Amino acid sequence: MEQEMADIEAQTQATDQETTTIFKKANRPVTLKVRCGGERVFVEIIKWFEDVVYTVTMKKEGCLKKKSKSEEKIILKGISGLVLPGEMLAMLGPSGSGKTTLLTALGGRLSGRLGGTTTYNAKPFSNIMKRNTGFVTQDDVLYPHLTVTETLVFTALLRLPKSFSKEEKIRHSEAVITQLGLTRCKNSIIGGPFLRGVSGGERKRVSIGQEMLINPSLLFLDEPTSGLDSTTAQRIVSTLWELANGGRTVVMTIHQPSSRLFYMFHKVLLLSEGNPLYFGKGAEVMDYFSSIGFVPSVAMNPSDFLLDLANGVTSDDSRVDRQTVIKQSLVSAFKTSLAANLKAELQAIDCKLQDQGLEEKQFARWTTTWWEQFSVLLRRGVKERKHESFSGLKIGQVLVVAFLSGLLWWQSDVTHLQDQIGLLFFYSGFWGFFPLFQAIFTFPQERMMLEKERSSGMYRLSSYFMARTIGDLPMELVLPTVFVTITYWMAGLNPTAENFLYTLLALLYSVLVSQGLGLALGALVMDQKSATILGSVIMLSFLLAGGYYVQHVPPFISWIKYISISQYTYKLLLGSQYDSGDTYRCGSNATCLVEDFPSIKAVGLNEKTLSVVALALMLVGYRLMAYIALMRIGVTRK
Ligand SMILES: Nc1ncnc2c1ncn2[C@@H]1O[C@H](COP(=O)(O)OP(=O)(O)OP(=O)(O)O)[C@@H](O)[C@H]1O
Repeated sequence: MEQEMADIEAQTQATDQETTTIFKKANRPVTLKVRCGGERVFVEIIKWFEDVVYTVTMKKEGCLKKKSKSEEKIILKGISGLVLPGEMLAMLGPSGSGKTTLLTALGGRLSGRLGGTTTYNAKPFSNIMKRNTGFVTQDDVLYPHLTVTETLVFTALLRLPKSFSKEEKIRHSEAVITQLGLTRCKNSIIGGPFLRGVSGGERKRVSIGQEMLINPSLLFLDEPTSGLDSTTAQRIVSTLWELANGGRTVVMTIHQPSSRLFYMFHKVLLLSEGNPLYFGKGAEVMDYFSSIGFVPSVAMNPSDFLLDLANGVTSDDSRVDRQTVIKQSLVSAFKTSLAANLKAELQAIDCKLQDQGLEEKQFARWTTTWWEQFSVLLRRGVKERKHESFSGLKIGQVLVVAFLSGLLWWQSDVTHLQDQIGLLFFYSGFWGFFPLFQAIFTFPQERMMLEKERSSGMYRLSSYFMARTIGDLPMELVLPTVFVTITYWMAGLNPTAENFLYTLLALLYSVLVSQGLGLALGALVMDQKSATILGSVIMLSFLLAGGYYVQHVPPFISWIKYISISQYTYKLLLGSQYDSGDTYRCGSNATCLVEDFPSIKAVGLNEKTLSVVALALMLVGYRLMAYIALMRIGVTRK
């Protein structure tokens, strides 16, 4: 037993040592040479922000005229600060005071009317900075069906630079698992709203782990401890403290840290309704407020005291009507006592940083090649969605419809031409809607993930787009193949291999086009409900204009058929069964030309090449539209 304990201890020590070494080693050391008056120091990221103002325009319903008016709302009202490498800044304030907005602005992820200056090593936010910055959002955006290890390994494969071998990347993720105390649940799935997985705290740690993997010089965290017990919160903040201690800059928002946590922060920024009430050393905050006459009546957690103040509540005055006055006096006190010193400090550091900037040349535009990104994203996508692709329900739905149609059209003969072409048109309808609705959900479902990963410059849009659209393809082509194989022979369509293959290829071609339309609609609208409604309206119009239901369309609307996927597919499917000159029995002793049958005559049996070309244009065009629509996701300030 003693030996066993010793072994376990030795193993733990070895892993701990490995973990520590990995985190001491900077992946992409960012070295800034600062010279000022002959002084030469080496630092990582120095970050400051000056007079940050953020304004939004909000629509307001007018009371009488029921007209909507726009109103400007200032969310951040001139906030300045400075964070040096090795420091951990906590942003405190009541809910709605602007903490998340400021963090997002500092992390270079806020678009819109942002005033003031924010610099990193005296430079504005750049793509290089983006890749060297970790950002942990308040809501964890993770794939629910991947395990903790898979999540971190895939992130490591995508985010760690080429100088790391695959094995090193995997070792690195294992080290993060150990460092964050996730060993116990490393093989559990992340889970989601309807899928039991790891706990909320563990999920948060996985999100932090994803950012820790890149060993960032600058780490932003939005409420990393919310919803966690105090021991876990302490553990996380200690880890962040260690990261900061290793020369990194850590900035986080936090709701109500315990006093144990509070004193770990080097700097504190207290916000109230977008105004700064304090910026400075955490250890000096109580002295500052007592110097301006605000002292807690009983010994209390400093963060409770600060939040009370930010809400305009003091120990001797908690009257609601006094709250605004108290808040205003705190804002004025900040302006007179602290703002000037802070400005002077910012100017002094400006002088120090004027010399040189980041050694940008050592960074490539992307950390991994296009092909690596594509293959990792493809594997990750297949793993995450295998339950969906091989869903029994989906396969069952296709099989049931296939057998049902096979029975309804059982050995239908060419003498029943109406029936046969009915089946062909049904093919184009069912396989127009089915892939359209599968594809419509693709991008709206992935939006958050795409935003998160693209904002941190994890991969190219093209590699993601290819992996995402190719990953689902096999199953999306297998299902129509199975469907056609069943119905074709049951319904007794032209029984030659050539005709069968022609029908199958025409249908698969149309499936790819409908899928493209679904991808484009999803990416353009980015809302599942609206995209589904729009998709069904468009596909229904295509079906109606397909030439089967109505043959005498008024000229002013007959143009729809030129953009109708169904019309081109129907035409190709007719071509797969009938040739010009073919006849059928149209009376007791009469034969008629197939091409004269009303719902065939409307589309004709010729000009098949035109249909192939038109569908090819749509195949490429819709995908291009989807791609262009996605380019706006995850774009941040440069
Ligand atoms: N784009 C926007 N449009 C309208 N209002 C906005 C916008 N962005 C932020 N706000 C408002 O600005 C205020 C500050 O929001 P923010 O999320 O930064 O607060 P917070 O301090 O992080 O709050 P919490 O602790 O609850 O997360 C809120 O009142 C919010 O409704």
